[in-house]
Amino acid sequence: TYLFNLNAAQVVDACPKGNMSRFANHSDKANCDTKIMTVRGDQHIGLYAKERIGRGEEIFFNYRW
Ligand SMILES: C[S@@+](CC[C@H](N)C(=O)[O-])C[C@H]1O[C@@H](n2cnc3c(N)ncnc32)[C@H](O)[C@@H]1O
Repeated sequence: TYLFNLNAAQVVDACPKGNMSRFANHSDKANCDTKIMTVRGDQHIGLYAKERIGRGEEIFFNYRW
């Protein structure tokens, strides 16, 4: 699935559409972390690098599968 729990009532479904972040794969040793933030009343998922990521390196975050 391409689902991400935003809060108790909403999920993000990156299947039909989304930005480039929907191509980020899962890893237990992820180089990025997610953070849920509120912008003008709407919740968004931010993807932040945990370490330096070189050009051409794959971006991973932990899906908590
Ligand atoms: C948000 S998408 C990631 C981008 C996807 N790999 C693609 O090419 O469009 C999530 C899906 O990618 C696959 N995936 C993500 N991380 C994976 C991993 N570490 N190993 C195998 N499949 C993975 C799974 O099918 C998952 O449901």
